[in-house]
Amino acid sequence: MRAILALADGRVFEGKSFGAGGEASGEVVFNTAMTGYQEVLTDPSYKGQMVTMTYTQMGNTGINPEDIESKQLYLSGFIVKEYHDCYSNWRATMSLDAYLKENGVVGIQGLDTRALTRHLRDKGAQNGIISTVDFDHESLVKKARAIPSMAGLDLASGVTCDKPYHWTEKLWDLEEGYTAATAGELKYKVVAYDFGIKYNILRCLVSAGCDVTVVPATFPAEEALAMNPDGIFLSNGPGDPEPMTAVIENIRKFVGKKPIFGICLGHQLLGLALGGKTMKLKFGNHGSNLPVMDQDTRKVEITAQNHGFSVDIESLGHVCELAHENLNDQTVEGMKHKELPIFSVQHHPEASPGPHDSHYLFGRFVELMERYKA
Ligand SMILES: NC(=O)CC[C@H](N)C(=O)O
Repeated sequence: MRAILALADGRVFEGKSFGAGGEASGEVVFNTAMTGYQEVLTDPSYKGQMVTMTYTQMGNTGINPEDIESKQLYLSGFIVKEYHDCYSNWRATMSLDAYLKENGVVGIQGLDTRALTRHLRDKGAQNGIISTVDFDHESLVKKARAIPSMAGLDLASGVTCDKPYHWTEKLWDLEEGYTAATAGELKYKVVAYDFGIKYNILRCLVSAGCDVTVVPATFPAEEALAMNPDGIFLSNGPGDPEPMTAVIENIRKFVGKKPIFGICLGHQLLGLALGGKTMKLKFGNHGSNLPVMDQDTRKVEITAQNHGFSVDIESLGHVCELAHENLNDQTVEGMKHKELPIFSVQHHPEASPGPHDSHYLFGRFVELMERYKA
């Protein structure tokens, strides 16, 4: 079946439908990961976006029930060069096409994703629409132009959990799969704010020895402090951090009271809570092969990333210093407070998908809590 992708700036790509049919729209971004499409599909931070994978073949390893990062698929469209229905993997239980259909996610394949990526890189990430029902280029471009811009959108409030819950699952193990931690293994009480949290962040925290209570985005700081946690964790999530004013105000109440660790949207919200600014990047960084340097150790780690916004470190010069830097585009990849036990990263140390180079950051959070306790 025919499918069309139209961008707001008028560029149109013809392709074939896969996954669900119909019409879907969102901000089109490119992801440079070669594998891990299942984790990409279930990453809540992609809400409101349509993702094109720069790697050419997708679907080869099918879908399995274990590599999910949340309870559902969040992106609104999936754009690939070549979809492979004939999958092969020891854990696979269904095809990517069936998975997208079952979850109502519109896909398009058979288009020149290299040309699309180069276009987004040159002109910037922008809104687009995929359709298997309207084949009129002009009408599609018009619809793409009517979609609200990602800048200014608070999407995290729509993906956070309804009520607090306890998480005990540890990192996946080849022999044992997923297992739960025993109470004796969990030494540090952590309140984790869910702005669209990925499961593997929770697993990394638990495997590092944290007793994790996940709370909704608007959970009052006073109630979190009453739980007497050793540390506060701020999660990743979709959308622009700037309009989340109540959340930013709430985070400010932890500053100077508890160790804080933030990832991605959590890092951006922390930057705003500390009095800094955030900005929208031209096309951001989405992938699992992005080089980052730890400014303390001068070590380079290959990281997983998924962001369109960034913290302006100059605006935080009075309180924070740059702790990690992206070696591709020199964006701020991490910061640490000059005096308080507070740090955050823009990239995703939990990977999923991606290399485990940055897992040490969960250990750093635990060390910080240990020192603060003492
Ligand atoms: N993965 C994330 O937390 C993304 C943060 C934010 N939505 C951005 O695009 O920059």
